[in-house]
Amino acid sequence: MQGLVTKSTGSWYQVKSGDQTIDCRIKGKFRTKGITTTNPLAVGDIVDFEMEPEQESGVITNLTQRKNYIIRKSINLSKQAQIIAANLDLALLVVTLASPRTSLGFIDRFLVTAEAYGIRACLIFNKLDLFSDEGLEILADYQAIYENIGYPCYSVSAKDGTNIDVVQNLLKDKVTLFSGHSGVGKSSLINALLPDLDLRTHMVSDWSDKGMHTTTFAEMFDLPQGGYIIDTPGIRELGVIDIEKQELGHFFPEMRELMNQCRFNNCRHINEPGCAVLAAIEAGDIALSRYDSYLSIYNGNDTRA
Ligand SMILES: Nc1nc2c(ncn2[C@@H]2O[C@H](COP(=O)(O)OP(=O)(O)OP(=O)(O)O)[C@@H](O)[C@H]2O)c(=O)[nH]1
Ligand SMILES: [Zn+2]
Repeated sequence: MQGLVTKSTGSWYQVKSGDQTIDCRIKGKFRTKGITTTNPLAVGDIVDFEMEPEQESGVITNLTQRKNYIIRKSINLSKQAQIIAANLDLALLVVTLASPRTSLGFIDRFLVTAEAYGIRACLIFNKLDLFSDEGLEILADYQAIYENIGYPCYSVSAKDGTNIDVVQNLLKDKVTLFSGHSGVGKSSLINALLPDLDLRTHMVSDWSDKGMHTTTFAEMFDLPQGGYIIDTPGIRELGVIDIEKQELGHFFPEMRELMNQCRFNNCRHINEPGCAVLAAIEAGDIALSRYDSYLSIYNGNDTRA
């Protein structure tokens, strides 16, 4: 039988198959190519399992290939990574222009990370009810920057329900990861999407708690219209992964499509003659804020704040 891992406690996995949810353990070893992981399976994994004779529980015998996965590096154990979730269809960043303000640098870093993981990303601007006319103009400018390079943007209010139905449609039948700064209204938004669930009641232990090697147990929540949401406090800022400087431009879609027109094939797009990216900035075809983020990440500055 095949099923979807919807919850992991380290040694037991909740597997959903059809209408059934079965507690399973693992038989054998599952390795992930290229990294050493502290956990063999994560939420979102599709697995084969067998029922144990005369038991209500099952045994997982095989992991099917992941289309993508996100990891978190251990702070204490170098080179070891924890797989947080697999097979994501969408990474959704909840942002606000005020109280608190999400910086463009933070948004860009999130988008770069999603690109590097191979996950589609989109932006949800929350707290629409708070916007003044001036705020709405800034919002339109921001959304134009991101819509133009292929990231869908939505504006909503978790408080008064504006456009919640649009988000519901967006998430239908997808596995979606929710991220965002503390205070942007992620929990409020998720609660608006999942009326029966109070997220705050979910206990999640954090990796770095008390400096101990504890585990974050990500969990998927069923959406009433089909699909799943993944939210754990530990992954609210979608783990930063190592990206080679030479590779960075590939994760900016507006740069990626120009790079093969640069004179030098190892162009860094910083001060090289004949650089197609610099020409596009000059022509106003690439947003300056995006290029600033490129330079900032390239130079190793932390734009997470
Ligand atoms: N005006 C307004 N306030 C909102 C909206 N959404 C959330 N808030 C408020 O913003 C604050 C933070 O909301 P939360 O849902 O707790 O934010 P969060 O992103 O889950 O934050 P953490 O739990 O710290 O990660 C609360 O006081 C909410 O009532 C909105 O659409 N409009
Ligand atoms: Zn260039």
